[in-house]
Amino acid sequence: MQTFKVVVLGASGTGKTSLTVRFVNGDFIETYDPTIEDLYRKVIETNRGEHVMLEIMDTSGTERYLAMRDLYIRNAQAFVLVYSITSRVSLLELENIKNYICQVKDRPISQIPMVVLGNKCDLEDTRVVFPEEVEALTKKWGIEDFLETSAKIDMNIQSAYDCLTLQLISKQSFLNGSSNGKDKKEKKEKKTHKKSGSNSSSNTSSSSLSVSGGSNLSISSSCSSNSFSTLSSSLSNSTSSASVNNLNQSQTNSPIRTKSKRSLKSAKVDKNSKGKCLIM
Ligand SMILES: Nc1nc2c(ncn2[C@@H]2O[C@H](COP(=O)(O)OP(=O)(O)OP(=O)(O)O)[C@@H](O)[C@H]2O)c(=O)[nH]1
Repeated sequence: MQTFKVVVLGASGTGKTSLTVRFVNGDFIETYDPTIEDLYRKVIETNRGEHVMLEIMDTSGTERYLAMRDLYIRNAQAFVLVYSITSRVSLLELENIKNYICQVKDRPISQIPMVVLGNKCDLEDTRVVFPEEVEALTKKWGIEDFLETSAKIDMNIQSAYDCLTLQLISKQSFLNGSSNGKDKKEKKEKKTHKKSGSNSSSNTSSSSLSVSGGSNLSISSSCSSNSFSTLSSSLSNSTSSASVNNLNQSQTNSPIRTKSKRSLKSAKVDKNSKGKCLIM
């Protein structure tokens, strides 16, 4: 079965976790528990009867864990960008995120599967962002799909992932191929290493994450063909110490929480609740 890696990004409190949990488990989380990182899995079925696995990385919206973002983006094939219709700032933040993704991927946005979600659309009374303006904005940015969603009332979440899966399939040649000379050069180098029997780490499928203490959290990675699962286990092994190392500088007494209790959830293929996506 084909697996696609998806990352959910956006400002803190916009509902990234709630949307992901609703999509994967069908539940709604009322309480707010800031995320560090969490990995979910869900199998969905296309209308051709093919099953694809989505590995969804739910990320932190807080600045403290920005260093991890680079790693997630590098390894992902598709992106869910979330803002809240009750926060203009959260919409503005998406422009930076979108630019950053293009920079890290070194590809034009047209080659990157991406959806923009305006979450909390059940909160009409406190709405400050209107769909017309976001539609114009996302068009200007070159993003095909924009939907308003609600994790609370389960609105448009399945549709959002259907759109993303369609993009993933239609842009697959970009995901597998390379659009720049740098990738080609790296592949060539890897081939040369293989031929000469080199045991270099770039040949392995492992991800290594090294975290150093000090005033800055520094993360270096080698993830040539790793999966989020490897990444997640690296992170769950090192996140606590990473976070504690980082926190030790300023917030020694603050407890650090991860939501790893929900990590690596696999949704069973439920014949009745599978996502359908239309492939032309
Ligand atoms: N009314 C309403 N509340 C929502 C919705 N989605 C999420 N919330 C609430 O918003 C709060 C934050 O939700 P989270 O899903 O934790 O937000 P997040 O983006 O993952 O936050 P970080 O982990 O800090 O990045 C929680 O109290 C949720 O119950 C929604 O669609 N409607």
